[in-house]
Amino acid sequence: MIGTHVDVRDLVVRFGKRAALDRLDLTLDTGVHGLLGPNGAGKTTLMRVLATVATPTSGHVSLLDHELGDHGRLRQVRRRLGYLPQQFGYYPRFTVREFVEYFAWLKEMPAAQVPTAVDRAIERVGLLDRADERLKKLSGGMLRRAGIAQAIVNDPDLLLLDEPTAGLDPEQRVAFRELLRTIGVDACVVVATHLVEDVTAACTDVTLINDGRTVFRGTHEELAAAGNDAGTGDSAIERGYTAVLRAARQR
Ligand SMILES: Nc1ncnc2c1ncn2[C@@H]1O[C@H](COP(=O)(O)OP(=O)(O)OP(=O)(O)O)[C@@H](O)[C@H]1O
Repeated sequence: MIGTHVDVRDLVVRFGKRAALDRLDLTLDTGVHGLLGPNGAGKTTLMRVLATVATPTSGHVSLLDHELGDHGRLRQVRRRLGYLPQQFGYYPRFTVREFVEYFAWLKEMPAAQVPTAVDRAIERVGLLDRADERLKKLSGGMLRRAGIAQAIVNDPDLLLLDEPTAGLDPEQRVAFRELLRTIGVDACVVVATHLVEDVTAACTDVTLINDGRTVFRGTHEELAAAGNDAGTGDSAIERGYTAVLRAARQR
């Protein structure tokens, strides 16, 4: 039983003089958590810290009850992570199956479990009929689905998805949100997205970040209510989003 999946306090990440994350606080447990924010807000930087591929300048980060600063525990945490980067690298000549198997191996899964886990992950993203196709032959949306398959192959306790629905067609997006809801029952899923529909359809709560800080945390209904007809946008949640950002910028 995991106490707290993500516990971030006073997190700072600097690139030169600029703070991409500026004393950010965030606590997350099981569920599907939407991460919204304008371009440059710090979403990808935060996801990279949670994926243990970027090092904080300062602050406290605990993942799956392990302090990130503790190198001995890093390997244990990584085995239980799934991460889809915004731009992910891949070997174009690998088939979908080889690609997902490769990540199962990186995550040190027991060899006997790998074939079943790989097939299950590929099936869950609807790519089983393409499992033996080389990645270079896939469409952009299919490639992203292969990326999602590698992220979930180990049934992660912490699943980090950076812009997972970019390039997915509407039917696939609906299927994917259903998958998120299923995974979020037992795991902590963090979805960085620009699509407010992803948040309303699949997320249990939403965190809005601006200029490297958390400026809102609540349900999508609460974000919509924050609009109070003050923000601009075509939907209630878009109006809430713009109103919260506007208020944060005036502070
Ligand atoms: N490697 C880097 N070197 C220098 N600056 C960086 C680097 N990575 C990010 N930044 C800066 O940090 C800030 C946050 O960037 P980040 O990519 O985390 O934002 P984001 O919220 O994911 O944006 P987007 O919605 O455009 O993907 C930006 O000002 C960006 O220019």
